[in-house]
Amino acid sequence: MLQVTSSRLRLSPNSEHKPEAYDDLKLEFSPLLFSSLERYLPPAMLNLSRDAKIQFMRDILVRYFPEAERTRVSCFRSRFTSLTYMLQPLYKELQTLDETKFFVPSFLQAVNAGTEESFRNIIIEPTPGVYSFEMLQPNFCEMLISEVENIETWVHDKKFKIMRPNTMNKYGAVLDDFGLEPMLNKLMDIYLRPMAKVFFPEINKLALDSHHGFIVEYGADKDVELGFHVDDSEVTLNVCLGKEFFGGELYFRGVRCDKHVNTGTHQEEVGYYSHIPGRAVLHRGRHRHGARATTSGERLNLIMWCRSSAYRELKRYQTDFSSWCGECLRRKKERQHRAVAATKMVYTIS
Ligand SMILES: O=C(O)CCC(=O)C(=O)O
Ligand SMILES: [Fe+2]
Repeated sequence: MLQVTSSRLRLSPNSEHKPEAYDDLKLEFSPLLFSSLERYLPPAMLNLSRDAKIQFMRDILVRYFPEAERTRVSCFRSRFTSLTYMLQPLYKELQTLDETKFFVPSFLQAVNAGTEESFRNIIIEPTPGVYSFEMLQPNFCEMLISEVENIETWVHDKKFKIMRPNTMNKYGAVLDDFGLEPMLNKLMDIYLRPMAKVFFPEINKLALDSHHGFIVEYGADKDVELGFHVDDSEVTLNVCLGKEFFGGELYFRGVRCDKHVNTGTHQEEVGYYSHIPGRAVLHRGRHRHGARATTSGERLNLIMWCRSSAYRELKRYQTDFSSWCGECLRRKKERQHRAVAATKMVYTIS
């Protein structure tokens, strides 16, 4: 038996290596994933039997994918051959961002002006820290919905298992896996980043540099509601695409840092937002929220979890997040009150 000295994957793929076909496999991961991953195998493993390689790769996938379900490790995924190669898109034009076709004029004007005032002119703030504005044209929403239905049909026909949006949404698709990653990158870079800088000052100078873009689907035979959670994002964009539905309101319960995520909610932190097709909400990922039941009809939303690696790195060295965490702020104020009270006492006695 061949001894494998290193069981670590290569950092970059061996582009000369021709992977085996894994189409006949009925495993929980797409055959495509195995073919792509094979290029990352340690050199000594390439000559092993197909079964040995499958075993090795499956162990890796099982180890990483529960984690990926949560964090959608995008660097890992982007190394894999995109599923796009196999799926014929309905609308190729969705892959290239055409701002006049995608966005409503008011949103475009605000982005072009790029000032705090221009953004404030187009938003409403249904609850503090949640910003809502008209964003997508009806035609674009319809095209995106049809594209998602096209993906669903293809996945169903081919009996593929695709990555679902996250651990809580079991329906919908990760758009980044279907050729829309560059378009969504541009959407984040050019259109969301300036707005995020204005409304979320703590990430002001630190760029949003990656995203997880997906569609969530609700209806009688899909997900119905979404439990209380925080997103794995610094900033979340959530735009309703349609179709027709009742219910599905978002509820918000205050922004919290990791340490305080399970603390109680104060009355002033309770807020609601009702989705309207074409309208977006932008909120911090750490803003605790959930979606009430979509009681009839079908609701599809485009979600982008936008992340900043620099911000995440810096957060590791901080303990006070009172500029955005409601609980850090409450505790800080309490400390200040106590300090003032103590000073007064000392002053009186002396
Ligand atoms: O259903 C919605 O609108 C909310 C979805 C959401 O919060 C999420 O996917 O993180
Ligand atoms: Fe969410």
